Amino acid sequence: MSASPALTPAPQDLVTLSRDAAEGAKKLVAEATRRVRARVLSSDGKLDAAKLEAEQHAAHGLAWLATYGEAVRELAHYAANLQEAGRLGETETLLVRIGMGEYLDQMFGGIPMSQGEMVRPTSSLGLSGRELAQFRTSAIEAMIAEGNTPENRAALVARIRDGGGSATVGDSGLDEDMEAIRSEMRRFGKAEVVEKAQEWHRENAYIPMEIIEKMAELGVFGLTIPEEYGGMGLPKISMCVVSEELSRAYIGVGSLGTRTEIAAELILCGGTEEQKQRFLPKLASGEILPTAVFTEPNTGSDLASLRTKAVKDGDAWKISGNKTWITHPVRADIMTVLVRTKPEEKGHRGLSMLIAEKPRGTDADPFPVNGLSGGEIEVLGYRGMKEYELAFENFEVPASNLLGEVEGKGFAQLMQTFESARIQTAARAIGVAQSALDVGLRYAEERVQFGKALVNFPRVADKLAMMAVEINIARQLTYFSAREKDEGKRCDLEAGMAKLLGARVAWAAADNALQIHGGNGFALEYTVSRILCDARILSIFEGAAEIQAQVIARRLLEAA
Ligand SMILES: Cc1cc2nc3c(=O)[nH]c(=O)nc-3n(C[C@H](O)[C@H](O)[C@H](O)COP(=O)(O)OP(=O)(O)OC[C@H]3O[C@@H](n4cnc5c(N)ncnc54)[C@H](O)[C@@H]3O)c2cc1C
Repeated sequence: MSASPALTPAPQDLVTLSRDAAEGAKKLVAEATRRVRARVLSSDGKLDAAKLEAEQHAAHGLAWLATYGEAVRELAHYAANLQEAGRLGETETLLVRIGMGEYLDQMFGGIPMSQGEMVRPTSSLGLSGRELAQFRTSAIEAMIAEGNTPENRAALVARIRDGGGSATVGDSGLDEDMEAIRSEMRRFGKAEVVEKAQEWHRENAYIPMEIIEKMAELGVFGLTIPEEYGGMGLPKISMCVVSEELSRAYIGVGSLGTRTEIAAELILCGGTEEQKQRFLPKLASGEILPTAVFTEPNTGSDLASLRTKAVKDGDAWKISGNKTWITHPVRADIMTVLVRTKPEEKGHRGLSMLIAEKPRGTDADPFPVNGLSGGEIEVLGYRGMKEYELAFENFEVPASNLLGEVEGKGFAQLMQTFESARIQTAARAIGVAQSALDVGLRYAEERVQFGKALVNFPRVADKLAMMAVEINIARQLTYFSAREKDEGKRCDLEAGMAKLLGARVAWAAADNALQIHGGNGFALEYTVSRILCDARILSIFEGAAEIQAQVIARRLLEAA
């Protein structure tokens, strides 16, 4: 047991104080939204695209500020819900106090959008110091003054060390059923994945098929697919827990389900009944593995302008063109391919989604089928499934495999899947961040310098404390969007925020865990070097951070 350091005296009523502080933060976000709106509206009161682009720093800064606003609101909910359930213990209290204190302080002082870009409410968003002071209510002041203190951080780290082995730092806020799923996934990850991941990564090897088969047996691929189509019909929050724990073991394993999630959502939302019956049960059982084929060499973020075409020829579509950055295409059985079927329509209206079937390949013969070839792209991290560039040349897809049997709806169909995919990616980010905390803590306890374990130095312990705090924030935001999704509410904004923040949290956690390892962190044999590489991808795919911020900003500015 580690010694329990003194805490900064607790506020009288954390639940009321955090709720009031979150209310105050909401007002700041509303005012910042008004300020930025004034800079990006045209004379007819509509969003002016050119102005929005010229004002990206302010607009994206607003997206970050609003994400923080949501984060503190969720922390306040977390505290209230746990208190009501009699589960608000010391660890949870510390997570809330430090998290709210730090995030509120950043909202008023400056939020890092990336390492070199800070958004400040004054210079970036146009509030004067005096105006800003009016938003600093006494609740906000108290949370900042008494939240992220050295004493509280030290106390949290002591709690983390005492709770060694518990699945999450503090109560996740979920019910017993979800925690039972977490335990099962954690057991699987520990028994089958953690020890092997470094070897798979360093050898650039595929995740063995036996692992995928075991995941299929556990039901990983059919979690959220409705029972009538062979799935388990569980809520999206179960997908979060599973993705978190599998990614904690290895991001490659946690990402295997992403492709199934995207394909299943595409077919569920946009497919015909016949397509649902034909593909969903096999996706749910893991019998077929899908791959998502959207990006092109000249078309990444600006997907609507893609050029790969499909031409109708009798009873088939013939695909020609180049795709790139396609994950796990060799062992996939179906490809969801976004193509242009209406060449006369240049934007998203000309795009359609095809479900293209293909045989599985091997390293020696990756694409044993006419009209499809490709080459591997060597990558820094996120290995285990392999990325490829693909060339299609009159590759045939039966006409009945046009998603929904409708042309020109491919982009809209894809957008319908964004909410789920972003929630799932946010959960993967939390898992990666958690693995960084796991290895960072272990190393800090084992490594001795100046006669003490590293964890006893405040600058080392602080890093661990902030990892735990931010993981909890990203987790609560992700669970919130999953709940909204389960309730059938629109949650693109919240899902985007969870993904935006989660990716930054994962990168910060990986970087700090590596720093704790000193020189050893730079050695390939140490797990943390891989975690750093794996974490880096999260702010690039599923909507790069800048694109995510743009989407959030647009929604906020349109809605205001
Ligand atoms: C490991 C890996 C796996 C992937 N797996 C798949 C997959 O399975 N299937 C698939 O289809 N794709 C996949 N992708 C592709 C991925 O979705 C794209 O890389 C991503 O969408 C970004 O596109 P891009 O790489 O072309 O970058 P670009 O669009 O060229 O962007 C480059 C940079 O410029 C910024 N930028 C672009 N436009 C703007 C703007 N308007 N304002 C401000 N900043 C902007 C971006 O945010 C980014 O930082 C994968 C990528 C990687 C690296």
